[in-house]
Amino acid sequence: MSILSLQGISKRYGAVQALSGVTFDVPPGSVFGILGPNGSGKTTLLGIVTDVLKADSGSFQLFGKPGNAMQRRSIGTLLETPNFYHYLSGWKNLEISASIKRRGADDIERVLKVCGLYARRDAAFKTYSLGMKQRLALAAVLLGDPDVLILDEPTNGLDPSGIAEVRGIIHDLARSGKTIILASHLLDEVEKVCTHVAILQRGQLLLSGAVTEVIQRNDFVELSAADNQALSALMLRYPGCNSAVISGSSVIATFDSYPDTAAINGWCANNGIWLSQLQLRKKSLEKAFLELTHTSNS
Ligand SMILES: Nc1ncnc2c1ncn2[C@@H]1O[C@H](COP(=O)(O)OP(=O)(O)OP(=O)(O)O)[C@@H](O)[C@H]1O
Repeated sequence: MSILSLQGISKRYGAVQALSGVTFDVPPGSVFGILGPNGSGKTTLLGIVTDVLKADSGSFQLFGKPGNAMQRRSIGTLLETPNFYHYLSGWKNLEISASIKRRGADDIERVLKVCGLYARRDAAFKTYSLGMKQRLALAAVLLGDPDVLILDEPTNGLDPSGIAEVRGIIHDLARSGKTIILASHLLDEVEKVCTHVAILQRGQLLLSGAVTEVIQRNDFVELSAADNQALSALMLRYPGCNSAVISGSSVIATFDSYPDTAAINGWCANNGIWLSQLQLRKKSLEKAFLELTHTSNS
């Protein structure tokens, strides 16, 4: 059963079509990245799922059932930085958060430890660094130990060490079995932390699936032999090979599906070409994303 299942979600703000028929499923235990450039509809989508906004059409289910208030209470959401009291300590602020949320009053020590803030629990919020403030926001989300977390741009505005700290917490939460849905426009970030991804552009879903599949679909093979012309011609006859271009001293070959290097090696040898180089090259999610969005623009 999917944790979250979206079917044909559309939303328009006046002349702006923010979401157009978005459909995808979030598997349990995944870290699911909703990725897209600014204005692609990520926040709108999270707003709909958390009942802050209403979709014009389409539907979604949480835990296999139409979303209701009870289910939403079992989800930790961080859509925007909460208004913490500057003169109060981290601990006191969490006491207030727990009473507003009506959950997690006895969970404050744990969430402060998870977010690496326990040592500074009694210091005033205004003395916290930006990274600590964001981790306190995350701590508030974790009150009551929800199984599902929805986070909008959780590393926004942080410096590299702040980003790494938040990423570390997300990794630990994922390892403990939480399902995490997070929106980000940072491709590198999503690649490092997410198991699954949905890519949005101007409200359209371009693609969704496991990050490894999204990247693997774009893997390519770099190979060379004494006669690269002959190698390129041979590779074009290899089943599933859709391009084989000479680049410098190598041939770059791309494929319909994940390339099997052992099979490629065997194919070349059986056809009288002995390879001096054969390497599977991984494209980054960033490269895959840029190609995908470029193709859909053209
Ligand atoms: N309340 C609103 N009124 C009018 N237009 C809106 C409103 N909220 C969002 N939009 C527009 O809808 C589109 C999607 O916005 P949304 O904030 O969901 O995108 P996003 O991917 O989260 O962007 P960002 O990364 O900048 O936060 C944008 O064109 C935005 O300008």
